Amino acid sequence: MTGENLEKDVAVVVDHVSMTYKVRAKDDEGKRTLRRRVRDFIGTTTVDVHALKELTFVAHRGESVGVIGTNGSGKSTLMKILTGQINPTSGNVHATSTPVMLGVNAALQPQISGDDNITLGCLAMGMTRRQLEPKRESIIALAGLQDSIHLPLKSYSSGMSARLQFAIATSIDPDILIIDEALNTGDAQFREKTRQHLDSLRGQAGCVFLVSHSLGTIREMCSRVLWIERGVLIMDGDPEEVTEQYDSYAGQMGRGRVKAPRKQRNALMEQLVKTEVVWSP
Ligand SMILES: Nc1ncnc2c1ncn2[C@@H]1O[C@H](COP(=O)(O)OP(=O)(O)OP(=O)(O)O)[C@@H](O)[C@H]1O
Repeated sequence: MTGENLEKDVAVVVDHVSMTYKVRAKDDEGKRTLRRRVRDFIGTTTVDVHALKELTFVAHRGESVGVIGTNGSGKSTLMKILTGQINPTSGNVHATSTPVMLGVNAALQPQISGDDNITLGCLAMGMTRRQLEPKRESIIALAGLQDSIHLPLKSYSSGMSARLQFAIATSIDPDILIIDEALNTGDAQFREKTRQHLDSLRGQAGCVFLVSHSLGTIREMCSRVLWIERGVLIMDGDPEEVTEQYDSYAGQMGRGRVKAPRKQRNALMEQLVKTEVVWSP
């Protein structure tokens, strides 16, 4: 692998990964010929959505990788491929352990207490009671719920539930952790705790991927940023530099400009140093 040391510090290799969704589409244009009507009826008209196109990058242990891009650029698709939820149409992902997705929708039970949710959540993630008990206090502390941990979850605010969910989900110390927008919940104090927690995860030689539309969060928490647009890697590097370019691009797109941002995108893609994955025998 050029320029990389696979043996020592690589956590994830994404090698020419493409994802094409096939979407059934009704064709309302043109004459309603018999052939078209039959095709519509049996639903054989499909449209290819190229969500990711030959994406290649390598993530290392100790990195906190931010993933940004405008709506529909392929971020969630990439995360689902990393966790094995879906298979890429072509290309390969190699990881030193299975990445764990920390979603905002992990199931919590409203009828039972926060404490019982910790038990249930941790057991559901595969922990044994013996592994769970020493972690319970730190989960409660990270969630900041010392005073309300014995109340039923349905009495919690959405921020309190989100904090509990985050604390439970990260208690398994996953080696490779994926956070998709989950950090946008919670107040400033929790965000600071989260940052410290992510720092400690990184310190344990884990690797964190953070998908967010909040450039502030990305700058605060990431050591490296990937900007994906229309399924293609545009920039890969320093959080300040990447988010500054992206901010200018997204701002222009938001104002309805097309030519200038397209030119910017193409120029950045040309500057991107392409990663080449070479496997030695
Ligand atoms: N299950 C699916 N079936 C068909 N098309 C899909 C599916 N999931 C995503 N897509 C399409 O793939 C493209 C990338 O979607 P994806 O959800 O990965 O983008 P994203 O960057 O996470 O977007 P957002 O920022 O809006 O969450 C989009 O064009 C989307 O419509």
